[in-house]
Amino acid sequence: MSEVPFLKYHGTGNDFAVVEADEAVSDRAAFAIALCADLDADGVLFLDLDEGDPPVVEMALFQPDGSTAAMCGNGARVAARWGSERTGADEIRLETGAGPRHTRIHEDWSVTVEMGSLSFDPDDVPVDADEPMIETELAGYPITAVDTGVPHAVAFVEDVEDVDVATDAPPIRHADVFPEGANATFASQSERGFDQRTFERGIEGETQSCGTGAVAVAAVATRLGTIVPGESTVVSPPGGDLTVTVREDWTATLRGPTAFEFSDTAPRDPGTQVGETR
Ligand SMILES: N[C@@H](CCC[C@H](N)C(=O)O)C(=O)O
Repeated sequence: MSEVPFLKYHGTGNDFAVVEADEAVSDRAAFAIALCADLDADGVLFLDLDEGDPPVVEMALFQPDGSTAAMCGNGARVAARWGSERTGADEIRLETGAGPRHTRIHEDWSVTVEMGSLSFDPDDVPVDADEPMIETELAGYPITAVDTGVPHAVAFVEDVEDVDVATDAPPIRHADVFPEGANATFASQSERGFDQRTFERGIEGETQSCGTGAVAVAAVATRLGTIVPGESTVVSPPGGDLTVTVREDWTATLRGPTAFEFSDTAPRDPGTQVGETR
């Protein structure tokens, strides 16, 4: 049976397998479902490198349920690092489903991603409403909906450690008001910024880290006047610390670490059993 080489990375505990886009994987969704289950990973990044100046990496994220996501903050850092490892460049342009994203790779392999324009507009998130959803009561939480490349429903609470995410997040993630669903992100103020926990669409569970979620936390904190535009804030999901800056024009940057773990191979056609005669 034919095998596909992959590299395993994580960004603050958000786990990704990286596969070269020109690998002949006929059913990427089925491949991602099988490999994520095998590795207990949060997604497979299919990456395509164009060695221009700056180099361009086209990123496609397939999630453990086979769905795709337009953007992924932690995946973007991993993709930028992968491009840098191949080219030596310290700036990589990413092509994502949410648009182009400029990235800068630092000497310690942390990566800064320009996250594009954040929006509370109901058409952008999207939210089935006429007005932006700002601290609207939903499933017992004051929800603010924001698009950070993917939709996030953000609730500020007294202490995120007290939230029963597995129970409380699904009614928010699947609420009718979100026609495309939403990632459910909970946050509370900490000494250095914010603590964050996110239940992710496509994974259908809580992850160690969510980069677009960290940006969503800072965006909502800015909108609610808790922090000032232009000032960097530390957002801490369980997997580590991320630094987010939301500017006055509602563009934002996300900086955080990346880590390479190992390389391996996976069955090209996971539907094919070992020893099966074709
Ligand atoms: N973990 C990601 C977000 C991935 C996309 C999300 N699950 C969705 O379907 O919207 C991140 O780091 O941003």
